[in-house]
Amino acid sequence: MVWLSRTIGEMLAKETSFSFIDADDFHPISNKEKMRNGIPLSEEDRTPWLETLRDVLKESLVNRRSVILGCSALQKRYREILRSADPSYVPESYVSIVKFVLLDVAAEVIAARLEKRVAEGKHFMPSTLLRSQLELLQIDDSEGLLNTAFGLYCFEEVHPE
Ligand SMILES: Nc1ncnc2c1ncn2[C@@H]1O[C@H](COP(=O)(O)OP(=O)(O)OP(=O)(O)O)[C@@H](O)[C@H]1O
Ligand SMILES: O=C(O)[C@H](O)[C@@H](O)[C@H](O)[C@H](O)CO
Repeated sequence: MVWLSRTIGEMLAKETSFSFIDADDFHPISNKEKMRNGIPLSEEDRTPWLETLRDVLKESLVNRRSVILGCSALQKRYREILRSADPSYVPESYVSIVKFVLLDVAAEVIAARLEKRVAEGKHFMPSTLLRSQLELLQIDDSEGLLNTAFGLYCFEEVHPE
């Protein structure tokens, strides 16, 4: 399991035999409505959503199916919920069959992409919410996340003009 955007996740899914799951498809309507109205999600909004995703991952594991999940698991404790899909996971050991890949993209690039999609009516979330989400993004060396600049350098390949 890796932590990626839809674009990259779907590309990877094509190259592997894994299925791709987009975490946004698992938000309840209430969460999407909140975000659409520019209101950041609270812990109470996110926890059941993350628990549902954990259960989806657990089911895949039980059925020995590898999946790629595109998910903004911003905080360490959110990622802990996802890691616990692995029944043998010891909390805070960060050793789990659930692996994370951070697509390390500059905030301005993410904002520009989001604004473009909002303008085209292709995204539900106003870009003003992005700041609150990036403020929550918690990254340090302790978890051994695979950090990549992939989000930047494959631009030409993703969008050949
Ligand atoms: N590597 C890339 N190079 C160029 N454009 C990209 C790349 N990755 C994503 N994009 C573009 O950025 C936008 C957002 O990408 P994508 O939908 O994959 O992100 P996401 O993280 O799933 O977004 P969200 O969770 O906000 O819906 C899209 O318009 C996509 O085409
Ligand atoms: O935790 C959250 O605040 C949400 O999951 C968001 O991150 C959105 O779903 C995402 O940014 C839009 O794709």
